[in-house]
Amino acid sequence: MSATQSNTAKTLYDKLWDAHLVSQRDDGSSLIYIDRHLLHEVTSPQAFEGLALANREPWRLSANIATPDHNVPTVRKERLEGVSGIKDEVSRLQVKTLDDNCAKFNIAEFTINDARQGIVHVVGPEQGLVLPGMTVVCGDSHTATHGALGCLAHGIGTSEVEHVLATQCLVQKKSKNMLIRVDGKLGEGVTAKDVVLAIIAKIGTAGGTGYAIEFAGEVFKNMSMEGRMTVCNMAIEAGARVGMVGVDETTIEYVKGRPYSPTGEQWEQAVEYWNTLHSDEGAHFDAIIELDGSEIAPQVSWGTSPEMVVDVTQNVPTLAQAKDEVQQEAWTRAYEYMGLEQGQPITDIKLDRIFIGSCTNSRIEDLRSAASVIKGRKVADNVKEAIVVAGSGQVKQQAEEEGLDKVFIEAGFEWREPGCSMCLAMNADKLEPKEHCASTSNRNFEGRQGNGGRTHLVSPAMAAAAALAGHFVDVRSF
Ligand SMILES: CC(C)[C@H](C(=O)O)[C@@H](O)C(=O)O
Ligand code: SF4
Repeated sequence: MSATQSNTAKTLYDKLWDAHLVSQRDDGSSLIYIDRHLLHEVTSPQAFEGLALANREPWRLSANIATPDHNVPTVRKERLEGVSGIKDEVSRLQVKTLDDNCAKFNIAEFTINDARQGIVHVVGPEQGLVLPGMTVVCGDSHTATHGALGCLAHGIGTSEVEHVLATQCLVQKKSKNMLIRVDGKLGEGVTAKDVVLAIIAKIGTAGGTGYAIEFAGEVFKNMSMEGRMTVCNMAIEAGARVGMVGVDETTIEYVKGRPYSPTGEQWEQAVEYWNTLHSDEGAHFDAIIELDGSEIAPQVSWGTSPEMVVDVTQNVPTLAQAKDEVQQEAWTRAYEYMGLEQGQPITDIKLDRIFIGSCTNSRIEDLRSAASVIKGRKVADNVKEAIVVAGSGQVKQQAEEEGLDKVFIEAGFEWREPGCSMCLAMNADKLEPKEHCASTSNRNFEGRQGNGGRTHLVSPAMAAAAALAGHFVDVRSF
């Protein structure tokens, strides 16, 4: 590689950044243009209020799309009643306020019982509202999900939501480039979720701080778009606001024919551009992390941070294994909160609830994966509740067409309406104190799924196996 080549070689992040750069300031910050703005009910009310107070209109209406997800009930009976069926007053008000604001400002919204409603990070890609090469923002930290399509996507705060609505631009500081390369072949029963948890176990929850992460290598090349979304979704749990995968045939195939995807000549032009959206050979990364995919086992988080995660075949780590005193303290607190003993086998952990859902793992492939483990078997008696919550109305419909709902229901699962559900305790789906939950979501801090609740992060296949066994089991030998 000649010096000139390596000087001009760009990472995917550099390319996306440069393509959206409006202006650069002396203080190191830049103004970037935003192509797609996703909105939900939690982080938008004050932004709309600010807009109204300043007497401003959204700058580009068609860039915005809204859907309620965090506060919607998932029980069918309540759901059918629409917004008025939301029992909790604060939740009801948030969803109603989103409806009112979207109507007032003329912003497109998939409302509570629209067949396209769902978790904003599931809905965007599935509708073709998020396309390769876009800058995508949302007042939600898991916006990183969309980087799976070769986008520059990250979460923003409420004041930034207002800024984007008003100007379609955002003041940002450029991150450094990190490459996470996973080569080798994943074993049977090892999924995208296990890959990302294994990455977090390796680099820690602060490992990606200050970086935009690009995931590359054989494992991601062979991974479906849905798997890539699962991985990019948790870039934020690895400390990075941005996670990305370069565009390839899998990306283009996924985007093709979606409701809002371009067609005809525009499609041809778009594909030509999208095919340039990968890091150039010789591009400079400030940090490179490598993992061997063939060594990754199904993962289970035992503690109160996504980095407190081990292979299902292992034990809750002992204090002697901690790297320093700070970690010893964190682990001691986590044993206590989680009600676990150090050195206890992971497969000894009994489960009270099972949650298959969230923007990490509620797409059709996730449901298929769980259903294939469950088929013809029954949820264990000690499990009080097992719920499956499709990420969107479209996923739910597709799953029903494939008969997956029946597989779950016959096994003793509840088949719910789409939303964030038990991923966070912002709606009626919650853990009781001390309950252990095998959850396909992305966060496990204290109280995340309900006051005193104990979350264990796993893949859909591992959650399914745990539901049947009543405790964690290695899905590879189940
Ligand atoms: C409510 C929202 C702001 C929050 C986020 O930003 O991630 C939520 O989606 C979460 O997962 O904790
Ligand atoms: S599913 Fe969970 S992580 Fe995703 S947006 Fe909803 S609350 Fe946040």
